[in-house]
Amino acid sequence: MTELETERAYVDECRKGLQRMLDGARHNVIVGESVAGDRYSAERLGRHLKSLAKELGEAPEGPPFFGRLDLEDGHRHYLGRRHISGETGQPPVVIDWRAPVSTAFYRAHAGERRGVAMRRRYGWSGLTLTGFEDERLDDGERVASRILAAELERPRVGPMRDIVATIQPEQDELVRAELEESICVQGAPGTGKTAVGLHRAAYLLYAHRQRLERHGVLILGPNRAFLGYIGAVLPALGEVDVEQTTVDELLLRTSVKGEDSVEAAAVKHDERMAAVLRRALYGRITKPVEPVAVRDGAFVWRVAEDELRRIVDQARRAALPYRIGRERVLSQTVALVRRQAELRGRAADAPWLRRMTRAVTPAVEAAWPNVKPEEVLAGLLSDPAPHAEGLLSAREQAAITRRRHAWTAADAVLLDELAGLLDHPKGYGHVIVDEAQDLSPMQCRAIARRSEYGSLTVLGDLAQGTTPWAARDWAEQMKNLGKPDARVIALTTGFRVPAVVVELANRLLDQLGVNVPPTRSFRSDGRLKLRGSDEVELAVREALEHEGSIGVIAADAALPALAARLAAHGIDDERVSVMPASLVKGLEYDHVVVVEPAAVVAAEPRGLNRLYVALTRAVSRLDVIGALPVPAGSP
Ligand SMILES: Nc1ncnc2c1ncn2[C@@H]1O[C@H](COP(=O)(O)OP(=O)(O)OP(=O)(O)O)[C@@H](O)[C@H]1O
Repeated sequence: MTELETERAYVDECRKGLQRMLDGARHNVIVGESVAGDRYSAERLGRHLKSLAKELGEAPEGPPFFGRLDLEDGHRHYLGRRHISGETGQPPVVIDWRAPVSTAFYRAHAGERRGVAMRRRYGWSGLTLTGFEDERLDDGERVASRILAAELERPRVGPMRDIVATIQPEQDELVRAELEESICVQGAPGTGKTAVGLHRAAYLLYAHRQRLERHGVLILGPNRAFLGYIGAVLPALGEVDVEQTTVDELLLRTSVKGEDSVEAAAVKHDERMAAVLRRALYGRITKPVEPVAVRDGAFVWRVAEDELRRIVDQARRAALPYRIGRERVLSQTVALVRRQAELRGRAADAPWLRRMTRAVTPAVEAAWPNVKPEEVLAGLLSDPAPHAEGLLSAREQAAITRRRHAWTAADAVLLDELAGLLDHPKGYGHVIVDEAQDLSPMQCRAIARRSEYGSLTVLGDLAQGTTPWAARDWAEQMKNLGKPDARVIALTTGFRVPAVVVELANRLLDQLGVNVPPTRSFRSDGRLKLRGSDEVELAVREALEHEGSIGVIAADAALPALAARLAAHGIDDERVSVMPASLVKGLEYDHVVVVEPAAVVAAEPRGLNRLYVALTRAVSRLDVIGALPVPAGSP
């Protein structure tokens, strides 16, 4: 048998192993239903076994392994997307890529062998094993991996795929960072930040399954298109219980129908609003000016106004969430009534307590009213002055003043802040935030509230900041996110964008006003063409001669005319996406055509950053139509 045949025989071994696991899981469902002692445990066990059987049965069929490690001690491990058990009493046939032994596969090199003699990577065509390449670490041989190069250069079709077979050492360190540690990844375009974030989610769920199943893992992306693009990666890795959403959707309490002026939005997203909102909410609490008198049969129980005042003051000082503070005032007031009643020999049973609670509620309500975020915010926006004094300028106050309210996207963030002052929101065990440079301080606070007892993986690129409030410094942003001590790590090797395109993008970098290291491209292939304004159709036609996806990117306002122009020239192919510059963040296309960069730049205050994003979407080829706003020395 040739070596390849031996490996193919091992593939059959894996399929048998998978079938064994599936049969075993199904058998356990049947047995499990009859062995559990009581109904509750029977149900729980049954559900667990069924979901295991379902997971195994429904797992997308892919290559069972992607790599092999031959250790110096003679052990050999096959690594795959999921574990495959061996026969009873035998070691596993395939080890999960997240298991501790797999670390050596990703990180060992001749200088630090980690007990590895040889690393083998496999090439597949669908489910057929087509070849492998070996890298011997004990004789210091280094091979430039053809399999990695092929993976990076393959034409992009459909959504994002996992990178388990080719995770790079610097990426692996981030994927496997401790759960307790919050990290911030400053990643230049195409360095794999998003991939790292998704694989980190899968890794953490594997390493800390119980804890994270209880508290949950949340992934936040910039928009729906992006979530659609990354949505299939975690299920392919066997993880389906991860919430993936956008910051806007996470915070949405009411429907957003209104729109803010640029100035109003800037004020509402400013950190000072946190203090303004706190004042507006706690301004609802008033000093009790009357004693509480409660009639109880022949008795009247009294709580003097200074006693009620003391209770209210103490609850305020305890800095509890507003609703819990109110509960405390209520229960302490009832306790005073109860003490008087008991002194008179009255038994305080549950119905009596309920009656007394009802009786004192109006007095407590007058001092510490029950409120909804919406009514507090409506009150604040109709007349900010009493709460904004000394915090917002008169001009800023005027910018946010509005008598009638259709809630805006920025209002949703403020409502969430108020809701967070009223009650603690649901927290997560781990939150992964992508494109985090674009978050406003108030959005950061909303995420911090949800990860107070958990940790964060923050991914972003300061150079790709396009919102008016985009961060220019990670230390500041991590403070806003509630993790000021987080480690900031830079990834600079780009796996998407070819060197010629990276060079062009790096030239814009100097003008973006942020301090980030330039990207180095892993790829020397690819091409860049600068063309005249009349060559859009020609560029798209040429692009269609190659395999893969084509993104035609233009300023948002130019889109309808551009789409009409392409249609008029008979260009209608499902591989071509005509995209507004504002929606391409995080996406990639084999061939990118950026139409009139000057218009992209002119469209918004951070237009240059927007252009930087657009140019760096290209996997293989980039056409720029029209003049580029880069300094002298341009090609
Ligand atoms: N180790 C790797 N092996 C194979 N492909 C990789 C690897 N790392 C990254 N890639 C590929 O490079 C491309 C860029 O990755 P990703 O989108 O995660 O980068 P990013 O840093 O989030 O980019 P951007 O900020 O520009 O949106 C993707 O196609 C991804 O699959």
